[in-house]
Amino acid sequence: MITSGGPSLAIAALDDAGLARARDVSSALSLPLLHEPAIPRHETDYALLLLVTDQGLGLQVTGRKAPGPVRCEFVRGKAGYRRDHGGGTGQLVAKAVGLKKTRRTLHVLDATAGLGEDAYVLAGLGCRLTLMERSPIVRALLEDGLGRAAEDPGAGPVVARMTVRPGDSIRWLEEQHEPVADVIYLDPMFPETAKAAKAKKEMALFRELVGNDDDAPALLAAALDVARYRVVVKRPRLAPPIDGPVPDLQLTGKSSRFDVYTHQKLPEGPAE
Ligand SMILES: C[S@@+](CC[C@H](N)C(=O)[O-])C[C@H]1O[C@@H](n2cnc3c(N)ncnc32)[C@H](O)[C@@H]1O
Repeated sequence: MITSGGPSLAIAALDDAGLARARDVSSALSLPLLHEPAIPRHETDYALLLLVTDQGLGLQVTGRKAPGPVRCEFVRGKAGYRRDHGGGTGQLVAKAVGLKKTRRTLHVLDATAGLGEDAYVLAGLGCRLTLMERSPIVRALLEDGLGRAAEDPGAGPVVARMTVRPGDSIRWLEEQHEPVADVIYLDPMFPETAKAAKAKKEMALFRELVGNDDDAPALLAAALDVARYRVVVKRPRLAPPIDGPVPDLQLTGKSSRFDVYTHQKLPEGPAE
């Protein structure tokens, strides 16, 4: 099975306990199910397996030397640590969205949600998030991570502020005629460089699955039409801005940069 020109992908359960869920995922995503539990990763012709394990869904590259599966994880590891010790509204992404300037609860539309890492940071700082992700596979991983996090006392209240809306955000934004969110946040795939190709395994997998997001200029144009206060675009530190208007502000960090397109000043006080 080839996913729209991308890598071949199948669903597999690692043990009998996961088979029922694997069947559901397989029919929801119309992907083949490998029935045998504990498929050896190197004994399949599929490039990727979506594994159902007792720790949730994981996207696994096949092959003898492949690293472990990529999961959407909001409870343990980096996401949980950053939620508790991440630097609050002093973080660059928070400044870019405007959290330092307002005491309002901002509604942010993350129109390129991926595995929801950036959205989770913003939800952890009190924003209400709508997440759009067009890849059904990535969205399945995201929804699985959100589901597991909802059960956790630390992550639960944060993910309660995050709602997934399926579909392509360009098409959806182009159909809107009123502001859809206070801030629209975009993080399309970075242009590929040799260094990036060796970078995070999540990104390498993502690129195989979702492509290069070459339609980012159309996404920016659509977002600019229906953001109430601003559009924020995450870019590699030295990359040019996305084709389109010149950003009003650029906030540059160690590896990435936030290009901010401002429509109007954020209100300072709380909502009346
Ligand atoms: C670089 S990843 C985003 C990572 C994310 N910011 C995070 O923190 O996990 C880009 C994602 O945006 C999605 N995407 C790109 N264009 C999109 C569109 N027009 N509508 C919905 N999703 C889109 C891709 O499928 C991909 O999963």
